[in-house]
Amino acid sequence: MRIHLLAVGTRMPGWVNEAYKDYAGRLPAECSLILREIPSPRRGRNAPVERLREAEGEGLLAALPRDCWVVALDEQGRHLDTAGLSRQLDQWMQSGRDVALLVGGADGLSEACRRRADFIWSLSPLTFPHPLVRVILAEQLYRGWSLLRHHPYHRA
Ligand SMILES: C[S@@+](CC[C@H](N)C(=O)[O-])C[C@H]1O[C@@H](n2cnc3c(N)ncnc32)[C@H](O)[C@@H]1O
Repeated sequence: MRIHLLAVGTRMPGWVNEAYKDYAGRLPAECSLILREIPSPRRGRNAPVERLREAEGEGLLAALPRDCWVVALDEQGRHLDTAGLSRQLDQWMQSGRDVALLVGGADGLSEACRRRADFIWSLSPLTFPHPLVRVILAEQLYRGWSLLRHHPYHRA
């Protein structure tokens, strides 16, 4: 199974790229994580936030691979603990379909992305900056996979 991480925002700080690469690189082929950065259209002087969010959402939806589970990352979504994430990873792997994770930009995800999602996943009730979200996701997916495969990284 491949997990396609579709994230709004390009040109991240070096520390974000480094941390993301470290965790994503630990995931094995059976659960590989592939990042695709979606550029945000430049905000016009008076462009409303809703229009920007919609345009970013269109970019995310256009990048969706065919026939995959769609998961929108949103603090208002459902929480998973590590055991729950591990079970969810197992289900995705057994389904034989890829997964796409949608991460919004500074102004959040569009309504269209939320509607398209099979699952809305909240990492916490706190709001994280979007560059950090890709790092948290890579670490948490690695942790969930570690628990599933009894790898010593996760200590219960
Ligand atoms: C800075 S946040 C956007 C905040 C914006 N006010 C909103 O209403 O979504 C940028 C993106 O990071 C992701 N994100 C931030 N915190 C999150 C959390 N606690 N759980 C899941 N995703 C989160 C979401 O995809 C969000 O669209």
